[in-house]
Amino acid sequence: MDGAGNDFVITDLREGGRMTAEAAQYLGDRDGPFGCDQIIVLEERRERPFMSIWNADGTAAGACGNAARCVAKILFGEEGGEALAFGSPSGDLRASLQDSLVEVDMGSPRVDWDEIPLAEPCDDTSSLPFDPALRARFGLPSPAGASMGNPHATFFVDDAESALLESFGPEIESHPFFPDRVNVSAASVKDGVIRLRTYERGVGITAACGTAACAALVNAHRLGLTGREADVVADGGRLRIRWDEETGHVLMAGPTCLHREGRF
Ligand SMILES: N[C@@H](CCC[C@H](N)C(=O)O)C(=O)O
Repeated sequence: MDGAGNDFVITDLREGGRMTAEAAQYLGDRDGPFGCDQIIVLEERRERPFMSIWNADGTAAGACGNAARCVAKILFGEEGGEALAFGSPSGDLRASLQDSLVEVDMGSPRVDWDEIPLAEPCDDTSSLPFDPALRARFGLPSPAGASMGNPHATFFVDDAESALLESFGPEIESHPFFPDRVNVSAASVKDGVIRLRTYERGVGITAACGTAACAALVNAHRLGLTGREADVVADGGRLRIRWDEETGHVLMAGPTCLHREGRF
């Protein structure tokens, strides 16, 4: 399946079996028979569905927004109804159907330095004291940090289209400033819309990253660049993100697409 172009192999192991790092690498390898950004495993935990998440490089991830919509779509197909919940590594997720889109409540963002996490204390994580020499090399501003259950650094630039993400993405992803590595995004805001491109931890450049879109909206709002709601336009599609004032949760609505289904 894919969500806004972010593609997944979703394996249903609710009746048994287990994923390994090696199997995830095999399924994620674009030179192999499958190839995808993430490998999602549907499991049964405490008598309810649970999604676990593996990046194409075989590492585990704490959250995946676009895959959460795809998993919700599968479960809606099985259970019917218009709202449901399932487990994920970063907590229970609630999903609802909104016409042709799926909306998922991605929970509360975390913006304290040790929750992102960063290697050193920082009072204002909307403007991180991140490697000035590296930033100067690529003409980048201070990034804003946030966790959506996984770590994100958002660089607000004049033009996300022309940002050299393929050059600075890999360097920043594994920079010691981010001890758990980081998902790296270039964002620009125009007329209230966020244009976003992401270099995903454990993957590389993606067509879209749902949690990066959530982090971008949270960081844009913290910096006074948008309100609490905005469309986020990735290479592969458009997501609607809202940071609810009452609950503090981030809601993400977007498309899902099934490509191929069967026993392989
Ligand atoms: N594609 C995802 C994020 C997947 C995990 C990420 N690469 C990480 O390691 O944190 C999304 O849609 O959020």
